[in-house]
Amino acid sequence: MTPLIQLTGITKTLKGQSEPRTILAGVDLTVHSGESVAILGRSGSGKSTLLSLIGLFDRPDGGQYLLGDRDITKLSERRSAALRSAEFGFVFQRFFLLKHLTAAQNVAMALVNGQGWRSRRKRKALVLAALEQVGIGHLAKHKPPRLSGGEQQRVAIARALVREPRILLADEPTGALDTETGNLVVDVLRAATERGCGLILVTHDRDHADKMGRVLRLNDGLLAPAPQRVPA
Ligand SMILES: Nc1ncnc2c1ncn2[C@@H]1O[C@H](COP(=O)(O)OP(=O)(O)OP(=O)(O)O)[C@@H](O)[C@H]1O
Repeated sequence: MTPLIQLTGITKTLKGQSEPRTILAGVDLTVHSGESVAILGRSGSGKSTLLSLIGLFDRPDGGQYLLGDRDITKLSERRSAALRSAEFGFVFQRFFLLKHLTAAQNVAMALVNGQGWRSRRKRKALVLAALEQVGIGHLAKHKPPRLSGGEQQRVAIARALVREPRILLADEPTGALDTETGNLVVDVLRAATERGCGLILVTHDRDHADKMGRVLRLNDGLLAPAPQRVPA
């Protein structure tokens, strides 16, 4: 089966104020439909840099990036933007919800760009289905200030899922949540893969990482299977 994404030998050197620093030194990563992958790594190891390359916010210096069987290593900005909104869903530590809109309206925002051809009724049904998928259909009319952190993050996940992305990229989605709520959010993300989308979760939390199908560690610019945990 063709993988959803396949990264081979991806390199990235960042040029800050001081010496250029190689953050990614030849990353290989293959993710199939329905697969969930956790990426661990110490702070500053390049996890967010890698996720931004995968999500087409940035381009690698070297290596190859395939989306399905299409080589997207060197896409133009315009094509990257189009592909990004068509194929990827993003979840961040911060929820980025609009406070004056309801949960449903926040999710519907993701359907505005390029989705105008869908009827209003169809859009409404998609929004409700996405909210129900993350277990908060009953909160559709609530505005963010009335929702808990975990509920707000689930709205953000629904917003990412409503366009039925091929790949969901989650960068520290539980960073602002307590342990119990974080567990729930990770379960919701993992459940999304049951419908076929791939999931890449960047996290510092080993318990959350262990809920994924595969756990990798970014170290010295390379991605490798994380060492097994030593039982306490
Ligand atoms: N635009 C940039 N220019 C120069 N250096 C950068 C830039 N963005 C990030 N860096 C540096 O690249 C390194 C990797 O950053 P990155 O945010 O990818 O790490 P991370 O593993 O996600 O860290 P954390 O777990 O703390 O979020 C860091 O040393 C960071 O300071």
